[in-house]
Amino acid sequence: MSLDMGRVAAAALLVAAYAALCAGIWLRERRRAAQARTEAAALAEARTGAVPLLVGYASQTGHAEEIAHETARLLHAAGEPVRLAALDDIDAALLALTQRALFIASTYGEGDAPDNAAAFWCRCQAGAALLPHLRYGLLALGDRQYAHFCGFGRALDAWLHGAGATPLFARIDMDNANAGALQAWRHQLSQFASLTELPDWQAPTFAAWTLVARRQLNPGSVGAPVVHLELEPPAPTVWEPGDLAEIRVPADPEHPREYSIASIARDGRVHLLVRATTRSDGTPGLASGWLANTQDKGLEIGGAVQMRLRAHPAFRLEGNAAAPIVFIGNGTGLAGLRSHLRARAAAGTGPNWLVFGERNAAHDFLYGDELRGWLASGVLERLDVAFSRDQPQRIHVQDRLAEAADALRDWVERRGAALYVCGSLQGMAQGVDAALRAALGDAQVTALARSGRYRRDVY
Ligand SMILES: Cc1cc2nc3c(=O)[nH]c(=O)nc-3n(C[C@H](O)[C@H](O)[C@H](O)COP(=O)(O)O)c2cc1C
Repeated sequence: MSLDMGRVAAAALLVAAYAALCAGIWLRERRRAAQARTEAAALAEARTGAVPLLVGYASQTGHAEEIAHETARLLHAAGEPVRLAALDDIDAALLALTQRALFIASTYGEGDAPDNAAAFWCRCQAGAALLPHLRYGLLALGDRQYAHFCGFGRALDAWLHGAGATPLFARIDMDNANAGALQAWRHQLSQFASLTELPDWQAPTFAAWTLVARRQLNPGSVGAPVVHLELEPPAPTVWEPGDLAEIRVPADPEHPREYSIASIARDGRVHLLVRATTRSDGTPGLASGWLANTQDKGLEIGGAVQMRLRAHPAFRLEGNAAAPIVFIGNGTGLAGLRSHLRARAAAGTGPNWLVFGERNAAHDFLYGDELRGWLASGVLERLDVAFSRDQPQRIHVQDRLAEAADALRDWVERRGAALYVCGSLQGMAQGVDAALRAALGDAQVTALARSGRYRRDVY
């Protein structure tokens, strides 16, 4: 065999080995996903003979949902009949039946309910409930940096109180991913279920990922630098489009930061889109300054990042895989949309319409070549851009949606499209929501959200 032939054979062997490795991971993850689905179905089903303990969650980015799953899993494993449900799936009839409930509720907007509890909360406000038979425990998730700390959890607590329900223990307020609060919750669970020994809580595990590439996507921008990062896992890892990465930064390890993943598992690397923010005193943001290396002792190429990936069911494809999708976002919100678009480009699914907003086309067209390429190749059937500062009057994505109201109705009503929104809540997502309601009507937008055809990853 010549040297070249030897090389070719060695390369072929390597490719085959890599393909086998990928297939192995894929099969393992598929089995794991199937098992998780079976477990979730079992937990969602009321067991015969006993009124199950209700574990209800209100969650936007999946944190409360993850704790609810773990809570239900532990109680289920300890022999408690459990029913697990998002608050929106809990109605008056179920509450009337339920004698014991545990609620895990995060807060969004300005003290508001997350999207998957909005309909439930509307129903709560509409009529007085009588729940003297109900005893409940409540874990409220929030962040003290917001004015209305744990606002929704507190409001839910007050509403349950008002309805005559009895707290089993004082509400636990959890600031960020505070370990003490989780410990207190675990303690209450063991008391509550009269268990001396609860099975182990599966705490999230962080691993050391390696930064292998970084480049600024908006040189010359009037805004803060936006960097594209590529991180390699210590061992092959899979995730779904829409999922999130949680990062512990050296200067503030107690408060992990969340980023939408901008790539797909097939890329082999997690891509992140990070804006290097500046604090009010002019110093670089603790996490973004480190990741973008705009500060002293920033993260170098080859450096380690403590990271874990988190499922974000609210922003996954779920039932929308075969549907046309309108993706809407601004700034670094493009990250969560790009993971979906890369997946749809790879799978050949569509049609896809992207509405993207930034400041100036000349400097801020993030992933511009890729997006224009997708438009040329048909991955994107339509691309609308709103560069707010390219003309005297400001234009944003919500304005583009208002202009395209007829097309939007056609995509949603005739073609059955789903809507995915990613980016800032203030300004963008609120404005987009208003534009959608103006174009499609309140009732239709609410129904789309309820049925999982309107999904948001907003921050
Ligand atoms: C856009 C946005 C708005 C938020 N608003 C509040 C708030 O008003 N009060 C609060 O305590 N926490 C607020 N938070 C923090 C979340 O409640 C907290 O991160 C929580 O852990 C998220 O849980 P989840 O992943 O289950 O949605 C907000 C977070 C985001 C991203």
